[in-house]
Amino acid sequence: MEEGKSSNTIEPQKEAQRNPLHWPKQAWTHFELVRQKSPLIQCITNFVSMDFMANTLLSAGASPAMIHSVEEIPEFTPKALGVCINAGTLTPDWLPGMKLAAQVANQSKKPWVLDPVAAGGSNYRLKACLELLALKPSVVRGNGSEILALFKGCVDSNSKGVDSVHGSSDAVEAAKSLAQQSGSVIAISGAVDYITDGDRVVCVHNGVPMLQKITASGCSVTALIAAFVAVDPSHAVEATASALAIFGVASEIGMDMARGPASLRTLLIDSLYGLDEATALGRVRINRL
Ligand SMILES: Nc1ncnc2c1ncn2[C@@H]1O[C@H](COP(=O)(O)OP(=O)(O)O)[C@@H](O)[C@H]1O
Ligand SMILES: Cc1ncsc1CCOP(=O)(O)O
Ligand SMILES: [Mg+2]
Repeated sequence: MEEGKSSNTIEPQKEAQRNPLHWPKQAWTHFELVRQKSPLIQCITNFVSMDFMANTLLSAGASPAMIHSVEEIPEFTPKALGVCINAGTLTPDWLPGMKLAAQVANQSKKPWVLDPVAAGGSNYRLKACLELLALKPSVVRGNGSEILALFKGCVDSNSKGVDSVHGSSDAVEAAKSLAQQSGSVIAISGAVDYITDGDRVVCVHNGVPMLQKITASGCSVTALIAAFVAVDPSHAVEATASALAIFGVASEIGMDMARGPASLRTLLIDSLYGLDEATALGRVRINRL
């Protein structure tokens, strides 16, 4: 956080009690920082999400680069301000690059964020996600089923792949334990998003149900989290909540004009690009559990 803006993240509990605009202002400050700094975000992500993810980052003011070859990572990853690693279309030839990028990000003291897509869907995928988790991402963002699979360390016989069969609230206790065990901030997305470092739990109430009908909306918000954490790495809980709230607000504004998932996808990108301070302050809904 830049000098002069730190009051928005110092002693957040006391500040939030004093000032109901604490969380909305903090979310706006994070968003402004992304727009000002335009952080380079390296994304190693699935084929489904590449376009929407890159456009989400661009419309927020960040600079995406979908670069995944293992040969480039030692040279390229240190240039990025944040890294997003997504297991969506995982194959054995991609996993070494993901691990190397995580290690290089750690060595470069840059935050990296893990999206354990469909972690409970197969044993291969679960093992890979747990190996990535062991490399200490700053943040893990998954839906309820993904966070529960990581916590339990076993595949889910009821798994529906990338879609959750659990509500986000079902995974809160698992997320707290997982955060304590792993040292990563854990974010569970859903009707309410929960973000925890194992001690505090922060809730984000923005978003619209139709986001579940747009493929890669979860992947894209994970990349946005990487951008927000990249500009305020020492406040990963707050930056993660800010990213989820701003993405949710953009979806709410888009939903007012959308005719279905396809138009919402476009309108969400436009709304993120055009979001102004007064609208954000009026719409962001974040609180402590
Ligand atoms: N029922 C809902 N109401 C409002 N927002 C939602 C709802 N379900 C998901 N979202 C939002 O959609 C985005 C993607 O979350 P989610 O669908 O849980 O991820 P994934 O696509 O990885 O399963 C998040 O920003 C989340 O807040
Ligand atoms: C459909 C699909 N299949 C493999 S990755 C992917 C995209 C998943 O995106 P999200 O988790 O954001 O819905
Ligand atoms: Mg997902």
